[in-house]
Amino acid sequence: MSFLSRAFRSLRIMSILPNSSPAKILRPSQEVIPDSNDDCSQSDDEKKITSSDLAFTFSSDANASQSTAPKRALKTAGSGSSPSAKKTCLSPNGTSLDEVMDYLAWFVKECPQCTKQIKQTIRILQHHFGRPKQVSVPDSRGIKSSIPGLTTSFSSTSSTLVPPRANKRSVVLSAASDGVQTQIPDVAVGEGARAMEALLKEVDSSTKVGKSMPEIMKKASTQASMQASTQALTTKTTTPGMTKKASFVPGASLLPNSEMNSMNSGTFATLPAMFMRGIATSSSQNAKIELMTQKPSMWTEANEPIRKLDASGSRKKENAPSTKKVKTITLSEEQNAVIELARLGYNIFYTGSAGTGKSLLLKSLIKALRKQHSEGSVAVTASTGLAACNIGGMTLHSFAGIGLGNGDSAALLKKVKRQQRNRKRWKNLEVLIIDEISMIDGILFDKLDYIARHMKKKLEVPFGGIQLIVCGDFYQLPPVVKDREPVFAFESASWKRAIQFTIVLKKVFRQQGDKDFIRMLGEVRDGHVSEKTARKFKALERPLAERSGVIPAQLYPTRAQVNVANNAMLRRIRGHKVVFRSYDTGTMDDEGARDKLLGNFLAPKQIALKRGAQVMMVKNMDETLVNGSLGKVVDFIDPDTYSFYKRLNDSSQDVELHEIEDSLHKLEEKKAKGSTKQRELIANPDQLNDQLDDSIFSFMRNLDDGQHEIPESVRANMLAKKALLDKLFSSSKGLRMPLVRFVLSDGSTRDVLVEPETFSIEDEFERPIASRTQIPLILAWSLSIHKAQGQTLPLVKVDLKHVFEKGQAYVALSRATSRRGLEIRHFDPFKIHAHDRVVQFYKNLMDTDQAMALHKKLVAQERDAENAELMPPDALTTRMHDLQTATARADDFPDSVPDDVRSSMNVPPSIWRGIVHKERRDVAN
Ligand SMILES: Nc1ncnc2c1ncn2[C@@H]1O[C@H](COP(=O)(O)OP(=O)(O)OP(=O)(O)O)[C@@H](O)[C@H]1O
Repeated sequence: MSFLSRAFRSLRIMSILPNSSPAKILRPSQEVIPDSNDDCSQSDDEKKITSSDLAFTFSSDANASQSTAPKRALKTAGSGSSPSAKKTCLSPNGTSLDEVMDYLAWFVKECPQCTKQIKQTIRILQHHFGRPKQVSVPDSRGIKSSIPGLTTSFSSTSSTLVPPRANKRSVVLSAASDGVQTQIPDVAVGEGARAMEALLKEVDSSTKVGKSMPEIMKKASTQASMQASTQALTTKTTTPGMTKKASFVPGASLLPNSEMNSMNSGTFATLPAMFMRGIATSSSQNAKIELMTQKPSMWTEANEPIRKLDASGSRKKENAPSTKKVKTITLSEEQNAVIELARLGYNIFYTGSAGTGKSLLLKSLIKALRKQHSEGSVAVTASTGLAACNIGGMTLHSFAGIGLGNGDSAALLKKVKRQQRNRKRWKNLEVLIIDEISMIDGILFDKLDYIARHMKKKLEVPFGGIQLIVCGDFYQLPPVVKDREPVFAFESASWKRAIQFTIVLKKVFRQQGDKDFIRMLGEVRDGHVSEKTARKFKALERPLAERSGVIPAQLYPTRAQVNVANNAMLRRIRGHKVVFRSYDTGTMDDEGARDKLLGNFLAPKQIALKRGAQVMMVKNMDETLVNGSLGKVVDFIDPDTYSFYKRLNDSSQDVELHEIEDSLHKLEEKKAKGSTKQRELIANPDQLNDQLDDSIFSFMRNLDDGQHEIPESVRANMLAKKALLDKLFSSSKGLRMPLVRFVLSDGSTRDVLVEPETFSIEDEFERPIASRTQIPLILAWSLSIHKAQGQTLPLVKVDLKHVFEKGQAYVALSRATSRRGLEIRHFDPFKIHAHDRVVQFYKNLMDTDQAMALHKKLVAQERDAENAELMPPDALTTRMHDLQTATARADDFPDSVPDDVRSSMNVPPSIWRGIVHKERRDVAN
């Protein structure tokens, strides 16, 4: 018997029995086309499946109770045949192949973005378990597609594949080799599909190379960090003689090096159950995995995880739309390389096409550098207020204390020196971060260099030795200048002296599912659109269908056009207008200046909404609800009503009448103590709707639709609940927030009560100089291209007719995540241009691999330089000359300069310091 067959004999996949009666679960209808080879007549006790290189036994758990494993009826779409007429293959404990297939179908429907991985998983299973079977699966749009499935029933003595059938799910992994068992009682499906793909490949190949199970599991866990959850988890880790319980924070990731038996609070894995199976079935020698999984309850209409009340009975957390759980993303290798170089102290400019994760990387970089440097020494700035708000920083102008930046360098220096605050700022400054550099004028960049050198009293060193981290994309919006051609920052003299590494991020994340679209956008970026690409863009000149009543956000070149369009749309909707005013504060004394700063926030000072208004989320909330998510206001309700709303719309959650009554009493008691912040936000509570809109409750929709037969007692119960909810709703007047139905990237919807969030601009000491608390929404029938810069928009309409600026068309088009969600008007390839100087500049840039290689060379050179004293005088002079020349432009190098130095263009700060020190000493001598 091969080691693989022994390994698989030791695999056990057990069923976990439902601990509650099966809830009403929303399932896709599906068609299962029986394969003529589907061999149900084979023995259910044990079945050997062989392929050319594999021979193993896969068996079911004979101990599992048959009675508690209900056989679900499968709906055979189109055929009209009754479920019972359907041919099923049963394992001894009642698990049928069809149920497994049903599970897959459900998975495909509920997690369309995982389809590829599911198919791959199936292929792996198929490879191990037998012949193909075609299964027709309707996807989320109801379109049927065929996927190759499993052929055999899962039978024999020691394993059972368990389809999802209860409202609980649980995964237990145990690696027998070290006796560790980890139970993850709740598994969420999220993104992370790419990671899974890689993982599955690895798992597949590791069956051949015989990697140990703990190794695979560790890898799986690490990769699973790509996943983000919407739900808090509790995990039980059992080692022999010890049981450890750990609360897992959603969105946190399993530490790459964590041992399975030392999982800590904060570690987290969200592996879709099917992937777990892939892993389990492919595990190897000496490993025993028990995998138990059942269908989660979260895929209900509301698509919201249900949270229990905390000990104090507070529902704050429960009501919050998973707010603080920002999506956890694992940085790519190239993104990490930039952080590494930045931590080494280099002056860096990193760039990349739209959607390569520059902004996301910058946020991590800021954290890393703040950890490394003393308080107040890392300044986070951006060219525009909007960009500054996105990274929690301030504009470069206000940080530098240069006002509008007019006047010559000497005059600006005087202006800066006049204020003590500015003097202190510059004195403390060690790292200056500048985002959206494309909009900084090159002339201003030189002025800042002059100021920095003088403020730091290091006249010879670029920017006075302050480390520069600069990012942006010069193909996007250029500097705004009057009466002259813009000078890009990279064209300034100080840029050439200061920037040591220019790194290009290559991997595009925003449109990562559509390589051809990325290529097309690349042509727009370069300003050369081929005929073929133009045709493909033209094909997008078609009306985009509404998704769940949400129309694509229209991008306009000017703000005025946007306001007119949005207000006109709002006026068209009938109903009460609810105005939300922001709560503004901050350490900045001058209110006028503070207001001006706050004016840069996407969240407005005042926003008027109505039921039916189209809105956009302007903050990242969690894995599915992100800055850029579009939705529609369905009602204005208070958090207490919302908690019941969620539960009532989740068919698996039963709400007792007395629970609503209890809440009502509690609310009456604390009504008077309502949050000031929230009350202040609502300008005209009197105008709020008095009654809840019945249509927002799915159970109310069924009540009188004539299609559902509802027993009188159930009807009475529903009406009683509705009456109580109305009462609860009206007694909580004044605390109502917009309930928004967001359309997610996979086309499904998610209802969320949007509560106020705080946005702030911090100084270099991370103190909020200005902050705004406001609901994180803006009207979103229309947006300006300017506001859209930096956004990721799943549903967008771009009119290129009035585009006037180079790069503007690129910014607008590259906001879309897919062609499916992009509508174009007036596409004209001849109107798409890029600046020639930008094109030229980008021809000479390095990717991260080249940058790391260069770093190593420079370190070696630095070592040489340190040993310079030992060099003969001639060699020293040549070396010095090389290094100094290396700071000039590459094409200015004399032939004597070695190629590697020439290609580097610049040298690290330590070498700079060495040169300056040497020069001074030479002069002194
Ligand atoms: N390492 C990563 N893994 C997965 N997704 C990522 C990663 N990095 C970025 N993303 C996602 O890609 C999208 C684009 O990222 P981001 O906005 O940071 O790109 P950008 O380069 O700043 O784009 P732009 O130049 O258009 O402003 C976002 O949805 C972000 O969450």
